[in-house]
Amino acid sequence: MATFVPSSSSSSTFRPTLLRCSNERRELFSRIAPVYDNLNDLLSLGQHRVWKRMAVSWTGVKFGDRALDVCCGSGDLSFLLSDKVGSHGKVIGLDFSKDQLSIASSRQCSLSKKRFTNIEWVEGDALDLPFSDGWFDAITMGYGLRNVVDKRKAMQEILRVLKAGATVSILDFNKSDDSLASSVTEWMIDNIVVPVASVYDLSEEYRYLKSSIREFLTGKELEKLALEVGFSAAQHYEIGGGLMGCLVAKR
Ligand SMILES: C/C(=C\Cc1cc(O)c2ccccc2c1O)CCC[C@H](C)CCC[C@H](C)CCCC(C)C
Ligand SMILES: C[S@@+](CC[C@H](N)C(=O)[O-])C[C@H]1O[C@@H](n2cnc3c(N)ncnc32)[C@H](O)[C@@H]1O
Repeated sequence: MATFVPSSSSSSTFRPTLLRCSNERRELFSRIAPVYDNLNDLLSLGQHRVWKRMAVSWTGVKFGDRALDVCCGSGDLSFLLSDKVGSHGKVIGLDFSKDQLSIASSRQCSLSKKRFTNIEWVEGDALDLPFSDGWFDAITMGYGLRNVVDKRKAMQEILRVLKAGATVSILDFNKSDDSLASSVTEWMIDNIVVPVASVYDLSEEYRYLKSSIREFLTGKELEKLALEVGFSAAQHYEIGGGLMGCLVAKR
């Protein structure tokens, strides 16, 4: 299925292009980086913060743990993990967009001098995680799995770097089996999300949300994928009135 985004960083020279490769996706996330946080707050009426808290709590992360936030973007989940692991723990926020990481890093400085010093930002690929096997006690991934070009490989990498018995929590839009629920999500994207994004000249970037959800996996398919790659247990929870979902999988 074709997914269209601008091929150049200048929206005035927009040319529809297939969004197949990682580079194009990285460029998209770099372009939206300056407005990403504000639009998430506005479009979800602040609810994304509740969903992110739920995702972190489902990992079972605790004081002193080593935690990884894959596809960390501007760092929301990393900051929540940081508070949980405390001064004896460590959080790595990994993303392949320099622009997203630079916003994460400036938020780290501005939010607090003392808190969040346990976070390190790493520029890297979710499909080739630069960490040893069994390194992390907990992993989060917020709105990341839907955006990687190879979802199975991303799950395999997460499994590899998790300790035995540890948990990953993967928050994303819920691709529903129910056609009414899917229509509601698509209606919101067409009639609220894209028009709001167009104010910032980012309509095509946010239109991509719709096709990426269509190409995503349902909750049951996500559970199946997790078990196939080797997780010992997997449960998908629908949250936010069924608009969002969280896959919780244990190594
Ligand atoms: C958290 C949100 C978006 C994250 C996001 C994820 C992506 O993969 C992107 C890709 C490309 C561009 C942008 C993004 C991106 O921003 C915001 C989601 C907002 C919802 C679409 C709308 C929510 C509407 C309701 C007000 C929520 C209330 C639910 C209620 C509890 C039933
Ligand atoms: C929608 S944002 C989510 C950001 C953040 N986790 C949140 O919940 O707000 C998706 C992020 O995934 C990153 N990403 C997508 N594919 C990636 C990959 N293969 N490796 C690393 N980061 C990736 C993008 O750069 C972007 O910052």
